[in-house]
Amino acid sequence: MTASLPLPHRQGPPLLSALGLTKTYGTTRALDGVDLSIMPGESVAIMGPSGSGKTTLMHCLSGILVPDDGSVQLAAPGTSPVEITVYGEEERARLRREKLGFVFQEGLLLPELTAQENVALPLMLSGVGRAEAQDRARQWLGALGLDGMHERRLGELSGGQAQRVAIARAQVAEPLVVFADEPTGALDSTTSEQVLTALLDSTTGRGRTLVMVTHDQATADRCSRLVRVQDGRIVADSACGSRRSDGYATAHPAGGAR
Ligand SMILES: Nc1ncnc2c1ncn2[C@@H]1O[C@H](COP(=O)(O)OP(=O)(O)OP(=O)(O)O)[C@@H](O)[C@H]1O
Repeated sequence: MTASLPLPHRQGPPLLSALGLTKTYGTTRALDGVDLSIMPGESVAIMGPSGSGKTTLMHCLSGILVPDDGSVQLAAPGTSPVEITVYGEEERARLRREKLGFVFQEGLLLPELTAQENVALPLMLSGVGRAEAQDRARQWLGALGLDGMHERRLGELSGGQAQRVAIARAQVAEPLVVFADEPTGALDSTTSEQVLTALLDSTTGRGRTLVMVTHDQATADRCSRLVRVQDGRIVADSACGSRRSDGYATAHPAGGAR
């Protein structure tokens, strides 16, 4: 059960701020004037009925989509905010590659690559040398409990293992925010619990920020905050049970946040 707690007093500037987000598809108003601020270290679950605008909201927050109206600002701690909604396609792609991580229901891993190559790929696309990228990928796979599996291809991994590879890939470039869309939706309940723990430990467990779309109340209950969306609007925004994971030591290969 979700406790409907008020959000705690939040100090400092938000990491992500959305103001007046509006997105229309034909006659469908997918987002209808959404304001949302996300603080560093929060884990935010976005819930709502099918078609309520959850994915559209997450895609606007992460620069996958540009809203018709409104703005999204991203401010790394200690830096001035950048307005990602005015960025062109190429700048948004670079921002997503370098500053944001993504975990989707289907991990979107490339089946012809090994687990290690899949995790190393985003680093190599950002210009990190092959040897270093592979090394960092191997460390992340180890941190997510996949030691000894780095040479396996997707078909040689279970659903839960593949999803942990996807989590490693989303984290390897040390993103400011990890966005997850139903990251455990295709898994059985035990595996789902384990993958969610790995996701929380490796993000908020080390002070990073997680924004997750989910249909599952138990998943949302493990986040620090629950945002409910309906008809393209935020209809509730409250603190959850706030079980912040403490997997810091096990979830980061270097044992510390950047
Ligand atoms: N590319 C698109 N073209 C047309 N309509 C779209 C498009 N994407 C989303 N929509 C519509 O916008 C509304 C919000 O969609 P969105 O995918 O954000 O909802 P959701 O809450 O994530 O739904 P679900 O839980 O079913 O995934 C829906 O009515 C949907 O049909």
